[in-house]
Amino acid sequence: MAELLALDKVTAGYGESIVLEDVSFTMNEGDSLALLGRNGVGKTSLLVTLMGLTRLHKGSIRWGGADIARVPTYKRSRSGLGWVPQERHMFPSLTVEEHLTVVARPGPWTLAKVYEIFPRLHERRANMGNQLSGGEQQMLAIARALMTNPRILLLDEPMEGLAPIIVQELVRVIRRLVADEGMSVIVVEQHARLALSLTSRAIVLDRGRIVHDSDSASLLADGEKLDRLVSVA
Ligand SMILES: Nc1ncnc2c1ncn2[C@@H]1O[C@H](COP(=O)(O)OP(=O)(O)OP(=O)(O)O)[C@@H](O)[C@H]1O
Repeated sequence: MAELLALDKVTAGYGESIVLEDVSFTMNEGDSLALLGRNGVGKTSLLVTLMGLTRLHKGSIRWGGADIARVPTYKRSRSGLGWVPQERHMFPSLTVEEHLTVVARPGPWTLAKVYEIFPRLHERRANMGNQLSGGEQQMLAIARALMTNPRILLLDEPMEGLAPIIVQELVRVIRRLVADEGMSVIVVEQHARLALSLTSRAIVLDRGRIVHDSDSASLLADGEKLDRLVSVA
């Protein structure tokens, strides 16, 4: 499989303050990565850095074979980085369907295919963004990213604050994306075991540095180590 993303000794932060240090990893097409760690260790900042919204102090980010250090956010998005931020950013005055069609780009993900994996969005297609439950908003946020036909999905805590039944629905969708559609994903999750069950590889951050990098199954099997790495002691 071809290399998709490669971070080499990335040190980045907000202005002068550094929140990621010496972060290196590579992903190939179709890889799925769980990005884990306690609160405030830099998981969101890593996704934000991929989107070009932090200051890159040192290191390089190669995306699709090219260095993107100087590429602005909108171009990163256009080149296939499908970011689903924690704040879902729905537009109160747009319908579900309008949210999807305004961002559509050519590729395998069409309105019909997105509605097929999110039947609930099809039911709600004429509803406004502010008439949706939290779970429906999260589905729409993921569906909207899929409509851009991304080469990778960056999911920032997709299950946060959602009812168990909605979590189950999202797990089903993410599993399908990874296993059946071969979609490359990075999932940031507080629910570490859930994220590990969805992905093939896991990276754990602590205070902005990678402190663990392995396949997801072996970390899932070592409960003691997992708790040591991610639970709030
Ligand atoms: N916009 C910002 N400006 C300055 N500092 C920030 C900003 N966003 C985050 N930080 C700081 O960067 C560090 C890492 O935060 P980040 O949100 O990336 O961690 P996280 O692992 O995603 O945590 P959480 O699970 O709580 O979302 C924290 O110290 C945080 O206070």
